[in-house]
Amino acid sequence: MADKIKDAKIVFVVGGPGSGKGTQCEKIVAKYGYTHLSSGDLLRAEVASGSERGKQLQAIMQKGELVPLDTVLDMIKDAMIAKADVSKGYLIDGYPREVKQGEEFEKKIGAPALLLYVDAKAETMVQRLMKRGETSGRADDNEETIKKRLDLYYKATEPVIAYYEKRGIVRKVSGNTD
Ligand SMILES: Nc1ncnc2c1ncn2[C@H]1C[C@H](O)[C@@H](COP(=O)(O)OP(=O)(O)O)O1
Ligand SMILES: [Mg+2]
Repeated sequence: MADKIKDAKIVFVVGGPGSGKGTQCEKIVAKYGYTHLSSGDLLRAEVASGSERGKQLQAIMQKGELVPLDTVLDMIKDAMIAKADVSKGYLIDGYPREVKQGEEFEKKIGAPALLLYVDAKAETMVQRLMKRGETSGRADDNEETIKKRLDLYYKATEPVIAYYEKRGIVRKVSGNTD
């Protein structure tokens, strides 16, 4: 099964919460027809299914913490395999959140061709998430959780960018659409 995605073109999309990863991915999908897989969306779909696992995930996400690595990696892998026959390449949005996630992905699936770093100021990200929280219904779009997500981003995810920068595959894009 996993053979189907062995030689897939993979692009990691990394940026802070509210940086605009999803928006940048939509543009790339429109232009290049890649398959967009958002780790957060996959996790929220599991929550919405009402499963026992979904309940555990919801509790973690509500606190602004990272869900277990194996859970999110398995979900991404399954979603990739499901699209293997029609996919020209994959945009993996919201993964890796920490260097270890990148290492495990490469062991189990393959190496990324590129890491797209969606850059935005902390102030902009917080403003956007607070605004989104008015209508998103997301349990993690509130002031307290946003602060935790941002702290975790700087602590755990920024090192991911440095890690792939050493390999020369990082491309920085602005998360500001205007
Ligand atoms: N790769 C990953 N590893 C662990 N937890 C993850 C994850 N991707 C998402 N999550 C969990 C923790 C996040 O705070 C939450 C929401 O993720 P998200 O939708 O990608 O948020 P955002 O796009 O606002 O950064 O889901
Ligand atoms: Mg997102």
